[in-house]
Amino acid sequence: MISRVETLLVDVPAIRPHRLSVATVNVQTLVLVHLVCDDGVEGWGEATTIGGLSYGEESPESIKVNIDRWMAPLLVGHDASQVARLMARLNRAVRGNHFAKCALETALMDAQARRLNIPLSELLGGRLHDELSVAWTLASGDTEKDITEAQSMLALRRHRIFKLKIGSRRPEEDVAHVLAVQRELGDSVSIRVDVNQAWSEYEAERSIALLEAGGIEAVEQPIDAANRAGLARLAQRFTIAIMADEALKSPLDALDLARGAAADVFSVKISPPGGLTAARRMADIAVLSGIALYGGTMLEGSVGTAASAHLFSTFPKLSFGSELFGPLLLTEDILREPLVYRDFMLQVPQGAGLGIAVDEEKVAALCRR
Ligand SMILES: O=C(O)C[C@H]1C=CC(=O)O1
Ligand SMILES: [Mn+2]
Repeated sequence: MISRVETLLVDVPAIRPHRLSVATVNVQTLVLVHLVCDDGVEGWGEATTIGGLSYGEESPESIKVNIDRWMAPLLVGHDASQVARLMARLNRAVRGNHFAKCALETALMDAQARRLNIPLSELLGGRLHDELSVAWTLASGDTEKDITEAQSMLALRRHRIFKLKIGSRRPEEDVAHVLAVQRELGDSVSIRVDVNQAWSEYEAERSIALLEAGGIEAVEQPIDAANRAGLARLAQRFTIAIMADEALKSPLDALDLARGAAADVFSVKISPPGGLTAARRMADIAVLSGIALYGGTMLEGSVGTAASAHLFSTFPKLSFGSELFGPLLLTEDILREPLVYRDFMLQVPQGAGLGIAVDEEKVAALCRR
């Protein structure tokens, strides 16, 4: 039986400002869910947003208050082992609030997998990979700084896939910035860009032509998420991979994008669709439709990153790798043993549940009061 559902807000400064077209992240707020059951089993979940409300419709504070006031009371006192039934109960009573639901589902699944003494990946269809390649996002806002940062990541053997955040400057300046980084880093790395919806379709047509000619590998969400027909036109027009991110908020979005041939790659994240099960459905639709997969992030800390890693480890093929670098962007970790990044890969934790141990004293010390 579920005894308690606690939510904690933990503010962690980033190692440097992280500039997206929609917001600059200086501090990331982790919303942690701590589930306590009367058989002594506990579970952890996490949700993060990007720049408060500037990326999506939930903020850390809305996630906390909506769980505390509306969702936790629907769970407390019920059988903790019936995860699907509990999520169905939540979904009947609560509309939207996908990030909050993701944090809760993660905590429920972590607890249940611990109870069964299996890694979470085994509740999600079964693990196929023990490590995942990890991209790093260059988003300092300065070309020289980005190049130096990428070179140090290569020297550390941490990342050789780089995603450049663009869309806040004029398109010509952004393209020049991307091609300058590409020239400096050479052919041994993969370079992608994420525009976070900033371009009009016309700007996208002009800019993508230049990026394609320059050998860039993929363009993530170049135009407004609502413009699916436009995304389909870009995917048909260019050979460079067009990746859907913000356009992909549910399995139904995935079905619609697949039917409309609107993307070559799906960036699958666990929070936007409302949790691991829904994210798994989006990935299944991609696999069935011949759309490639990329493991996305909402810049989660270690709990959300571990949960994502368990899910992505079950995908038959992660052709574009993952961007599960969230914990590396933060100045503090809340685990007793940090996740292991080695030889350009993240090791998927092996232990029961999420396979991590949260340092509760550290969480208590960092927690917002
Ligand atoms: O993909 C996004 O739009 C959000 C996030 C992921 C990596 C990063 O730097 O920002
Ligand atoms: Mn993106």
